[in-house]
Amino acid sequence: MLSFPMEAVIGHTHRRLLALTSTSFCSFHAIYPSLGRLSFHKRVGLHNNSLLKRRDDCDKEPLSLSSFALNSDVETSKKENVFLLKKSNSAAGVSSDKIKTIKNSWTKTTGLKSAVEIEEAPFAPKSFFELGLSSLLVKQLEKEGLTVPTEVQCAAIPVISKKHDVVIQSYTGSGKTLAYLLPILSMVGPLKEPNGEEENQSNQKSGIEAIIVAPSRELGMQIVREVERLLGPALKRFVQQLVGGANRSRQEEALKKNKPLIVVGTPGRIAEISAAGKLHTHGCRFLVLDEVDELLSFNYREDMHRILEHVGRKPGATSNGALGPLAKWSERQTIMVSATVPFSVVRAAKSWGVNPLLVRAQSVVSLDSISASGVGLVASASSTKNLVTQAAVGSLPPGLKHYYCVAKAQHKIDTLRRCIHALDAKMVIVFMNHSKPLKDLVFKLEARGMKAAELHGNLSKLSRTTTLKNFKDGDIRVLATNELSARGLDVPECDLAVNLDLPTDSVHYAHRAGRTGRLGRKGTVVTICEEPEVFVVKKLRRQLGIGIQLCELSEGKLLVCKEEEDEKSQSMS
Ligand SMILES: Nc1ncnc2c1ncn2[C@@H]1O[C@H](COP(=O)(O)OP(=O)(O)OP(=O)(O)O)[C@@H](O)[C@H]1O
Repeated sequence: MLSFPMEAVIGHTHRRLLALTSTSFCSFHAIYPSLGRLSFHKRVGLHNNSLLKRRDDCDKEPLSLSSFALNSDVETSKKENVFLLKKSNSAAGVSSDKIKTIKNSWTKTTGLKSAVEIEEAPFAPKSFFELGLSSLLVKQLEKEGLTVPTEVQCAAIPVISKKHDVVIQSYTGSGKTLAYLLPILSMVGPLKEPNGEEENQSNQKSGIEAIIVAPSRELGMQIVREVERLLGPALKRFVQQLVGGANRSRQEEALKKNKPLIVVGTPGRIAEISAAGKLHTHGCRFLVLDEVDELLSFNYREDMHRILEHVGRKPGATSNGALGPLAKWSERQTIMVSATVPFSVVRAAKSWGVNPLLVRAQSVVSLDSISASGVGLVASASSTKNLVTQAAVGSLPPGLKHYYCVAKAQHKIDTLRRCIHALDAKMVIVFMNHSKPLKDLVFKLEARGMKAAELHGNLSKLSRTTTLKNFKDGDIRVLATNELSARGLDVPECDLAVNLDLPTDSVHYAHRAGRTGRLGRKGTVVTICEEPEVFVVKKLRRQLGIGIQLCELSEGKLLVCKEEEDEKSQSMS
């Protein structure tokens, strides 16, 4: 929870009111309609062509859109899209000297929709093959239209392949799932590199080799689908889901019958089946904890304890064994993943793994070199508030646009509706803090002709699955949800995330916001708050180090309001 001194609240609110009544002025932010679905094939093809030209001379630098030789087109389009929107400003009663000019990032005239939409493409100047993945897997990736790894994949794959324990931290939607799945699939199961004698031996071994733990059913199932996609229909039996809410005895039967090599599940169900003696994980080589900071929370404590004690631990081994405390984990490689890595994860990783490394898109460092008083990822151990704050820095895609607008509680839903129209958003995820009001939200949106559905933990597994499918298929425009959908959910076409209730802290803001703008796509995040909550938004802005701009909705447009300079610099400092 964020806590602030009371004088600060009053002071800020007061100033904010004054600012609104006297000095705020708006300029039109021309935000073009979303470009709809984006095909990987189209995009990857584009990168490939450029890649061929540039591979030799760009080994050291990460590629950006401009380095893919698209710079001139983008620049032209930007120049052509400078808007001086006197019309809308005069409508808002704004003097012309204060009108802001805003460049739009794509143009209708270039015809390079998908190219320009990916403003901050996180792709690396390497091919999957160069990362040492098995040829069978690389072929399968190509079949799926995946040929260029993202930066974090480029950093993580070789490190995991060399059997290091790792913490992978990179911003939302940057491809962390494949960053750990690919090296595992390259070493485990039918896509691994054929390797003579060793191959024959391991083929005879049929135990589970990798356990992947995720905090929600949805995320668990999403990871299962990703593995199935890579294995292909004929081999997908090698992965098995063990998520809560599904029929347990069917899961146990499938474990017995299919003898999967990779199991993906939620902590409760994995621990339950393991405790019943139906899941044999002692011989497991990989333990992946996806959204590790969430898995560390109190709710999962007992289940996680069981998983950590049993996966990859030989029966009889103890932490006091002859080989010392590290011996008990030496059989298992522990991979921890999240966009947000608070100090608690660093501490846990050190105790669960052997000399773990922190892998980020641009760097790989030993976690041992990060002390509690280190900088960047980890803040002073004496400041708990800072630890949460620091955890979210660098967790958001750089191209994401953030706005907030102020509305009375009773006008929030209408503001939301107008916001969706103004941005012409096609796929919207709206976050509230509780599940109860979601029904009312859906009802009101539907009454105004906007297709919406609720998604939260109190629904049956079937309704959750159906709703998510409908949303992904584009049959629902607005997904009204709570924290359940904030983590890991990948709906690439989602172009707008809205906070209808304020998130509890910067980490929650980051994960909610990260549902849009995935893998370099355009995305907008709008926080709709009440006047007395504005100081919290400003605090989030400061903690995350991002610009969350004040906006208003007028005449079907989203207008960016210029805040008083001293107010803005104060909240950014
Ligand atoms: N190399 C690649 N080429 C093309 N698409 C990719 C590549 N890597 C990942 N993707 C796609 O990018 C999207 C985002 O990936 P992913 O869900 O792994 O992100 P993430 O970093 O785990 O995000 P979050 O922190 O929100 O969980 C997915 O749709 C995934 O299939």
